[in-house]
Amino acid sequence: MIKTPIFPLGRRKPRQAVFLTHTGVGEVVNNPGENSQACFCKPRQCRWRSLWLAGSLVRLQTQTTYRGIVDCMVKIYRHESLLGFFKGMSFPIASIAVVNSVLFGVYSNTLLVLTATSHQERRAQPPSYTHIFLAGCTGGFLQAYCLAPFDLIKVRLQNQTEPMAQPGSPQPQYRGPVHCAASIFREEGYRGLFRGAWALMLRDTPTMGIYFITYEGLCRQYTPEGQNPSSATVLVAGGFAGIASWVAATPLDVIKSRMQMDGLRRRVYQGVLDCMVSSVRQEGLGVFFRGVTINSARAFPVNAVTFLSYEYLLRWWG
Ligand SMILES: CN(C)C(=N)NCCC[C@H](N)C(=O)O
Repeated sequence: MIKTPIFPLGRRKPRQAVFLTHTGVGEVVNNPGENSQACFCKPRQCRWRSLWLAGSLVRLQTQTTYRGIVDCMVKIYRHESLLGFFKGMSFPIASIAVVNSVLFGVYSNTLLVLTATSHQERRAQPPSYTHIFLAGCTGGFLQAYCLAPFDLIKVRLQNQTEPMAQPGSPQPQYRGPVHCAASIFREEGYRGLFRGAWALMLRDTPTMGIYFITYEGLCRQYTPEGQNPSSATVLVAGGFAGIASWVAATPLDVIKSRMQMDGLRRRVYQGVLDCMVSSVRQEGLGVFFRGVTINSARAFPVNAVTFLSYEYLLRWWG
């Protein structure tokens, strides 16, 4: 099952052809069994074939195998069972508290510095949208730095298509989050843990500005002047803020995930721009919207609850 060859910009004939594989990118190898990440045998003969057909949002964005979300989900369920949907989740769950504390802490404190008003005073003296945007961008930039290693590990684990805990099934390259982090550190050093971090910062810096502006704008629209927004308003405004930010973030989310799959020995992209141009050349402009529906559907409930918790915590402790 050979996929479209990717020829990085400016290099039409690479010394060794690089292909999009079931795990994102890979090189031609002599013995596919040695490395299940780079297997190029004929589809009907290959015993790993079924494994290529599994995926998740990350896979939808980094692989060309799937026809869409439904196709992707059906294949994950068939080949990896329900467990396939939870791959790479333990690290993101463990990191949510840290990453959100950095985001909301930096946002609130930057707003405090820019406007010299505390959270309580902000309803009476609402900050300007420029200040909200700048504070959001600052929060997004710093949270991206904390998020980078956790996100990299999530992307690498979610791109492994081997069914979990099945005797006799091929061994995945990474046995879990800690093994994944240790392997990246051993093979690529400290900087390896920050692969794709630039794309992540480019994704999160402006979109967090959009996130907080949308939230504040909607709250102001539906709240009488000087009053705190109701819980229903916070839930709806938070949900739509999540959707707006993810719609804006999806193009760079795709690029970020592809850069994160780019390993040290399997370097495909020269940088963020190269990745963008190569992806558009191979797959058209639609590549930037891969996973936008899933991202948005997930964003509403997640961010509704996030903002409700943020508002309540500030009211109790602020
Ligand atoms: C990259 N973008 C758009 C965002 N991170 N947007 C803000 C939502 C953050 C929230 N933790 C979430 O995962 O939805």
